[in-house]
Amino acid sequence: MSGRPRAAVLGAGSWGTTVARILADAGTPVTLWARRPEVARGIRARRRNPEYFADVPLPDLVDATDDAAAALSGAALVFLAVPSQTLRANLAGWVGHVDRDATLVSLMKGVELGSGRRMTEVIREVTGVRADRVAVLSGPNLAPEIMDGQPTATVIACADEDRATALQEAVTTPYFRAYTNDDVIGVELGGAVKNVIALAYGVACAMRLGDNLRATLITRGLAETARLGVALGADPLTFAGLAGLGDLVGTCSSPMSRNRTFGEHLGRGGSLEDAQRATRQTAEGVKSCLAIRDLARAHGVEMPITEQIERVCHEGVDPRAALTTLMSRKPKPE
Ligand SMILES: NC(=O)C1=CN([C@@H]2O[C@H](COP(=O)(O)OP(=O)(O)OC[C@H]3O[C@@H](n4cnc5c(N)ncnc54)[C@H](OP(=O)(O)O)[C@@H]3O)[C@@H](O)[C@H]2O)C=CC1
Ligand SMILES: O=C(CO)COP(=O)(O)O
Repeated sequence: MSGRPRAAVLGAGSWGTTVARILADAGTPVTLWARRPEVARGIRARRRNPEYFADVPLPDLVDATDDAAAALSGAALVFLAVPSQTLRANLAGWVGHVDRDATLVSLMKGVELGSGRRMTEVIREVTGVRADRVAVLSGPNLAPEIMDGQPTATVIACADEDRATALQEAVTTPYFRAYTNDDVIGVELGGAVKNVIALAYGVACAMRLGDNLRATLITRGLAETARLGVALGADPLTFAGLAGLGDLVGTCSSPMSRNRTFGEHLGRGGSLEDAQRATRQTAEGVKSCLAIRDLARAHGVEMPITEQIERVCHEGVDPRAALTTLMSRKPKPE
């Protein structure tokens, strides 16, 4: 039995299941909470998640339950991996079971609709815990690749260096390398905004626009991410790192990305509903683009790609018209 503190992962979808496996492979005992009892039962009985990566065995250090209180009780590290727009309601039901000194880690890449809050802000609001107990893990981390045994790296950001280091140790395996960082805002925004840019990239792929435009979307997408980040207090250098450029390039270039795939449906002329029917898993950029656009407007930050993706997703604007709008903006210095 491992002497490590136990972790809980709340959310047994693609990413929660993958992070549970990483933790276990790193020697950290982990309890994975699934909202459907049959998923928890399947993991316990067959050491596989029957709904996500059903062919990948999970190590013995992964336990599973559909009882969030049982998962949280005694867990020193709490990883949250539900869709961003559901975090507030879920956490409100869980908060009474979180241990007094537990570190709460967001694995999510979204911004809350209506409030414009980042996920660590939602965590702090709902639980009332100090900023130094809340962290975010984010980077170029496509779950299917990791479950396929491919190596990658990530970033763990926390205001408390000791907690960041403890988290780093809890997830480090030969195939998963974690860097620490103290820029929670930058790491979190890098992950949330890249999903919106990946939607745009997917649209461009489906429209058979060339590599020049794709590189332009990545570069100008990163520029608008950094502009928003700086306005909100992030370190601009964070966007040159794994949680910024790294995740943006990884997601945009991968046909496995749910956000890019969603954008491809839109680029082929599909409606929002068509794209939702075709892609069952969470594509955070679709809702977060609204929240990020509003956040940018509230801070007087220009995010032209995000503005146009919001119009394509939610206002029925033709992607070609959105591209024309982007290309015909007033000339300006880079
Ligand atoms: N997949 C990836 O490669 C990565 C994902 N992320 C981020 O992780 C977060 C989670 O995404 P991911 O796991 O991929 O998404 P999935 O769509 O694969 O899984 C979503 C999970 O959330 C559950 N769920 C859905 N709705 C609710 C709800 N209302 N309340 C509680 N649970 C709910 C689902 O349960 P059920 O199965 O019962 O519907 C499922 O377990 C997102 O923010 C994403 O951006 C970050 C890095 C990598
Ligand atoms: O965040 C991810 C990779 O880092 C996963 O991206 P998608 O949600 O677009 O699949």
